[in-house]
Amino acid sequence: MIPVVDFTTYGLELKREEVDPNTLKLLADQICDAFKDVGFVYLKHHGITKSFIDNIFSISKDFFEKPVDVKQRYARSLDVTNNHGWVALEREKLNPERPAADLKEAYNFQLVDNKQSLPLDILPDFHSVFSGFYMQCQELAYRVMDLMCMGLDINKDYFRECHHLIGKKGNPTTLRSLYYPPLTNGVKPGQVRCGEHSDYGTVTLLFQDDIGGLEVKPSNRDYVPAVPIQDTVLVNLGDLMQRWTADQLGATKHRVLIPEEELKRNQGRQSLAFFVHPDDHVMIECLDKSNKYEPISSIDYLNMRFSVTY
Ligand SMILES: O=C(O)CCC(=O)C(=O)O
Ligand SMILES: [Fe+2]
Repeated sequence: MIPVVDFTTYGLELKREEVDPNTLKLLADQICDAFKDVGFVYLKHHGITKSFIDNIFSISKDFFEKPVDVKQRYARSLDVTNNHGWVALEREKLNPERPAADLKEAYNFQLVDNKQSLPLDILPDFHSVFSGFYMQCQELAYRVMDLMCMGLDINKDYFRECHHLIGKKGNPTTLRSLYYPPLTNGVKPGQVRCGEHSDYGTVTLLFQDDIGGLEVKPSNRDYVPAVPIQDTVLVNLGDLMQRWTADQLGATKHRVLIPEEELKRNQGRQSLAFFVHPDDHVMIECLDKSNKYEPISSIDYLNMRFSVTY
């Protein structure tokens, strides 16, 4: 259902300047076709180092297993425009129509301005592990966007230019480590691990462990599982990209349900999402000049979405 695409020809092991753009058209079309059809694609041979992925899952788990009063010291502030730090269990409801909040915790990491929320006194490697992984995700995201430009037939550097501040002040791109604790304390009626939603930004890179539970809803079809496939990254589009492409590409709804099997309910689940956003002041106007949606700045759009979630 969700296609698996081999990213070898543009994987991170290859230096960009060594890649002949003429070899990338097939890959660009495969990725854009997946975004038009299901809005999600698995990439294999993406080149993000396995030890980086293992390390960030491991240090995240160390953090999430600390007592609540310890994690509270690194909490995301109540100011909705500040997206750093720990988000407590049942703090978010990604589908506002559900009767209970999501059974998940998260740690949001941006490369800048995050000094106050870093747990360096308890986990000294936290910053180096998160920032190393962030930078690899950033490079992979740029490459996915290069291919999207090719597939959409727009200037090849257009998306890079609109995102050139990733990792710096002026761009809200966030790495989010997610933790779904074992469900030993019971589940409220209608409660899920992560409510139905589509992501807000341009693209998201998603790494999941082997527990499963993620489901995606292609248009006109019911939810289908997005099963964990070892050593792949799932890439999906966000609402802002749908708006930018005047619905030519789609942002697909997804959710994480409570596992039915007792064994899996008693296990925690982890995932990592790299949410890519354009630079704050980029004006999002329909690329096809249709004006189907009113122009809006990237940051105004994001703040509007955050104010509904929190
Ligand atoms: O944990 C997952 O697999 C999905 C999380 C997600 O969709 C999100 O945080 O936006
Ligand atoms: Fe999501």
